[in-house]
Amino acid sequence: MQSVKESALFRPFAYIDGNWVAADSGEQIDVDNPANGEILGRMPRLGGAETERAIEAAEAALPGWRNHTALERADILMKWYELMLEHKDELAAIMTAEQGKPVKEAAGEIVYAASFMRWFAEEARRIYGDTIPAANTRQRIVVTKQPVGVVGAITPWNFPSSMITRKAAAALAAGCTIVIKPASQTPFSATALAALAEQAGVPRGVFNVVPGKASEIAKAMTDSSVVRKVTFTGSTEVGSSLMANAAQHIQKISLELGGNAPFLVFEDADLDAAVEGAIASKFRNAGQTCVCTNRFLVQSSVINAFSEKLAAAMNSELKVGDGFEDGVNIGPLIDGDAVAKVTDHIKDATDKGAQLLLGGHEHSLGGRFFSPTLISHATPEMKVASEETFGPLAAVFPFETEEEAMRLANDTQFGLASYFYSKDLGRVWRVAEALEYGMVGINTGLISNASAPFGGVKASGLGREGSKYGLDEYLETKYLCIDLGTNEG
Ligand SMILES: NC(=O)c1ccc[n+]([C@@H]2O[C@H](COP(=O)([O-])OP(=O)(O)OC[C@H]3O[C@@H](n4cnc5c(N)ncnc54)[C@H](O)[C@@H]3O)[C@@H](O)[C@H]2O)c1
Ligand SMILES: O=C[C@H](O)CS(=O)(=O)O
Repeated sequence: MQSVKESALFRPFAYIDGNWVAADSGEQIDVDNPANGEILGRMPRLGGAETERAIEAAEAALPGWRNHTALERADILMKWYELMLEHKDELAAIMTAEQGKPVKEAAGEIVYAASFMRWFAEEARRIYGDTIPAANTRQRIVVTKQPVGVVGAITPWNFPSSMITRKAAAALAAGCTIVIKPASQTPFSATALAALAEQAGVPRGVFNVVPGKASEIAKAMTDSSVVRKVTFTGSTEVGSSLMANAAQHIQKISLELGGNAPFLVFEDADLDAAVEGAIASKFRNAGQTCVCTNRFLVQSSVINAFSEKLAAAMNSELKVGDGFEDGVNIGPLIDGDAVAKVTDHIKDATDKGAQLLLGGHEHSLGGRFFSPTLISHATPEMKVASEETFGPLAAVFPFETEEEAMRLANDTQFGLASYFYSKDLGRVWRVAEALEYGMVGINTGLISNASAPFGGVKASGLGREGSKYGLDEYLETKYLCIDLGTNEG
C-alpha cells in the first residue's frame, strides 16, 4: 500500500476560494500519528485574517451557489459521494494515520460520511414550502424556504470526516456556503475532502477549510455579520462559549456536544444481545465517541451474569494495537491527556470502592494504547458517573427498580444518547419516554445513521444533524403576503 503521504488526497494546505494556501505567518501545525507519536505531516496554522478572507470568498460564492437549481446542487453532492466511495481506502488510511482508529473502522466512517452527501443530495430536491388559506379573499399567504447564507463550522478530531460532511452536505444542499475549521489533530481528513470537492465540481468559495488557531478562527466567525450560522461539534465547554459569542450578531447556532450515555439492562433483557450491544456502544473508536456508553446500569438480579458475559466478550473480542495491523479493533487514544483522564477515572472509582474486573492500566504496547477496562460496584459518587470518560472504560452500576434506574440514568447534565435492553413492551414505552436524551437505542447499541435526527438536549447541545430535520438548520422560513387587490377593474 502506498504511503499516506504519497496519496494525491494528502494535502498539507488550507483551502480558501478554490486555492491551496499556506498561513500568512508561515506557521505550521505538527500532526502526529497517535500509534507511534511520529510526525505525519505539517498543516498551515491559519489565524483570523485568513479566516476573514475565507468568509469573504464564501460570501462572494453565495449568490452563484444559491442560484444553482436544487438538481444541480444535488448532482454535485452525488458526484462528491461517488468520489468519496471511490477513494475510500485512501481516505481511511489518512484518517487512521492521523486519528488512530483501526483502518476498517476508518473505512466505515468514510462510508458513513459519504452517506450524508447522498442523503442531502436527495433532500436538496425536497425543500418544500406552504400555501396557507388567508383570512380574506384579497390576500394569498405563501411560505418559502431560503438558505441561511454563509456558515462557519468547527469540528472535532474523533470523527474527522463524518463530522464535516454531516454539516457541509446539509449546508450546501440548502444553498449555503461554508468555512470549516477542522481539529488540529486531524486536519488531513478535512483537506482530503476539499480535494474531492474540487473534483466533484463544487465551485470555488463554496467549501473552504481553515486549519489553525481555534480561538482566533472562531472569533473571526462570530465577529462577522456575514456569517449567519455557526455550527459546532465538540466539547460542551467550547460550545457554550461559541453560543455566547454568536449572540453578538444573532447568528443561528447548532451544537453537537458532550455526552454521558447510560446503558440500562433490565432483568427481562436478552443478556447475550445486551453484551453484543455493550461492546458496540462502548468500544467504538476506543471509547472516544460522543454516543459511547459511559455508565452501564444493570438490574441487580442479572448484574453478575451480565458482568461475567461482558468480561468474557471483552477478553475474546477486543484486540489493542496499531490501527493498520490486521485484527486490531482498539487503536490508540488521541493523546496523553486522554490516557491520563481514563487512568484518573479508574483510580478515582477503585479508591471509592469499585472492583476491577479487567484491564485497569495502560497497555503493554505503551504510548497511548490503553487496555479495555471493566469495573463493577460503581456508584454515583465516582467521576465516571458524572464526567465523560472518552476512553475504553466500562463501569457497571447496580439498580433495584425501574424507578431507581430512571433516576440514575437522568442524573446528569448531559442528554445525548441512551440505550436500554428489555423485552417488556410496557417497560419499553415507559423507559423510552422517561429518558431525558435526544436519542434512545432500544435493544441496540448502534444508533447513528444519516436518515435519523442526531443530537441532544440539556448540555449535549442544540439542533439536529442528518435526517430531514438536519436541513432545517441551514434554512430560513420566509412568509409572503400577496394582496391581489379588488376585482373591480
Ligand atoms: N455530539 C456530537 O455529535 C459530538 C461528536 C463528536 C465529539 N463530540 C464531543 O467533543 C468532545 C471531544 O472532541 P474535542 O476534544 O475535539 O472537543 P473540543 O471542544 O476540544 O474541540 C472541538 C473543536 O473545537 C476547537 N476548539 C477548541 N477550543 C476552542 C475554542 N476555545 N474556541 C473555538 N474552537 C475551539 C478544536 O480545535 C476542535 O476543532 C467530547 O466532549 C465529545 O463528546 C460530540
Ligand atoms: O462522536 C460522535 C459522533 O457523532 C460519532 S457517530 O455519529 O455516532 O458515528
